[in-house]
Amino acid sequence: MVAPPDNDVLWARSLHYSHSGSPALTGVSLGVREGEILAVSGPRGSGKTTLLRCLSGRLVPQQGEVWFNSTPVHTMPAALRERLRRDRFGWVGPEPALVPELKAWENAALPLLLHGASHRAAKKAAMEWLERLDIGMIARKRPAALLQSQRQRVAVARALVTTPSVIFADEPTAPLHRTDRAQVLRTLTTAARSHRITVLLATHDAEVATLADRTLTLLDGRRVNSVQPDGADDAEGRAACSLSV
Ligand SMILES: Nc1ncnc2c1ncn2[C@@H]1O[C@H](COP(=O)(O)OP(=O)(O)OP(=O)(O)O)[C@@H](O)[C@H]1O
Repeated sequence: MVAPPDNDVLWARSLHYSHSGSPALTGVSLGVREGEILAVSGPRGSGKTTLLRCLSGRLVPQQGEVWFNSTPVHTMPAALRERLRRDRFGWVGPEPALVPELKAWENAALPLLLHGASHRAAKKAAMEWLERLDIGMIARKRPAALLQSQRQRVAVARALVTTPSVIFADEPTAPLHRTDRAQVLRTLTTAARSHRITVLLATHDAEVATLADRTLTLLDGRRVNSVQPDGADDAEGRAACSLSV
């Protein structure tokens, strides 16, 4: 095993993953720099979700390596991977998976409460993110009383509340209308930039990808390119790819 380059917060080499024998990733390599916003695009079924799940330690690749800073994630025992996900990563999926019994602010504060933060500090931090996402007024309501778009904003607040190193956002705006989509994405990317949070954003929406520093495109579980908005080549990505055979 060779440690990844120092300037990459996340680094993966030659990832392979099959769901019940059906290949979803077939040799994907990439490096992601600290504070970078990377869009992972591609048509439905191209492997975006599987890639984010492998990089975030939710799935262990059947072949290949995943590193977070200088720590190998692919060889980590399950309990350590769980802790890494809880302490350093945030996740926003296409459906807001909230705890129905908890109020909106409690859902947003949950990662801090599980960390052992005081009730008061966790509530303050959660309320700040809910306000920034324009849903401070629904903080005391439970998920069943919220609109789907409000529930998704609570899920975004929950991902941001610990100021994680990396946020994995898998089609985070899928349940939102166009205007809500723009506001939620702007909040997510602005917060990420101001706090140097790295974001991996899976999307098949070209407009969403324009908010990213770079776009990596998948097709049939393989990387087909990596484009920066200024059109520059992604030499680092190519270097990672060249190791992937
Ligand atoms: N749990 C699963 N069981 C079986 N096959 C799966 C499973 N999850 C994904 N797949 C298959 O793996 C391939 C990649 O799926 P994945 O969800 O990673 O792609 P995606 O690009 O995120 O797609 P989408 O945009 O529809 O979410 C697809 O062929 C999909 O049908």
